[in-house]
Amino acid sequence: MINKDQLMHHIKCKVGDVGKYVLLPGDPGRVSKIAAYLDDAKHVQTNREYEIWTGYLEGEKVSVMSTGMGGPSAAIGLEELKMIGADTFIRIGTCGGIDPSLEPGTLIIPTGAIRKDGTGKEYVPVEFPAVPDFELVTALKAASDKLGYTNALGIVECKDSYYGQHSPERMPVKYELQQKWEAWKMAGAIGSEMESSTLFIVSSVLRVRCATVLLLCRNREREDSMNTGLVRVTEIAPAIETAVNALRNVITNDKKIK
Ligand SMILES: O=P(O)(O)O[C@H]1O[C@H](CO)[C@@H](O)[C@H]1O
Ligand SMILES: O=c1cc[nH]c(=O)[nH]1
Repeated sequence: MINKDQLMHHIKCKVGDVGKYVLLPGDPGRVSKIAAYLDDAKHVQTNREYEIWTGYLEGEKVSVMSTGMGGPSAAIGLEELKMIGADTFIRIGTCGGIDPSLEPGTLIIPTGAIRKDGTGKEYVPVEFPAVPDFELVTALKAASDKLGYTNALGIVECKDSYYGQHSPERMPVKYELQQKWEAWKMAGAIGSEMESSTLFIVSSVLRVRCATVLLLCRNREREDSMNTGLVRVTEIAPAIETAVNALRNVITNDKKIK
């Protein structure tokens, strides 16, 4: 049991600073943008890659905290948030495409994540699947549909090297990167990003709820197979709105169960 005044080592927050519900973007620059959707949001802390704001949705305390890029910082952030009382997390991120049929701008809601990250392997062996919370996934899908956003559910690759995804040919380990990418494609994976597998594994181990919504910002597979030219979408608001509306419904349902 932690002391109620104890500041967490990395996020520099204590019990009461954050809500039970937390939205988790990767980019610290996205935090205030998301916090603008909360009632009475206030900046709480900034330390390392962790920018933290807290406000309210449906009368419940809700926080927004950036995780930075990659599994190690995401896992540390999630662990420390759990230690001070958070138990429900929605990652709001961006991803690249694997499935050529998906247009940039599509919202991807992972139903599972390929565990290419290193951090999750220091929690539980790779045979254990990285899956999000079913109720949160259902809420995200329903919110995205209701808002009229094009979305796709499926498996995402989560790796540690961004440039291993984008320039595999210049890596000494290219034989593995390229073969695995083709395997994921053949098996029907839809997108590639860097944090969800770690977040899902750490959440399973900590017995907390977690899911993700991602903006598909660019799909090189589509550019290559359909000659579309470069198409990049950067507007993250649909992913934020989807996560916020989903969370509103989760909070409302949680209140009914209490
Ligand atoms: O947009 P965010 O949440 O940072 O997510 C994606 O973007 C970063 C790489 O550009 C990685 O963190 C990846 O997972
Ligand atoms: O292609 C992409 C886009 C965002 N994030 C990634 O990890 N890959």
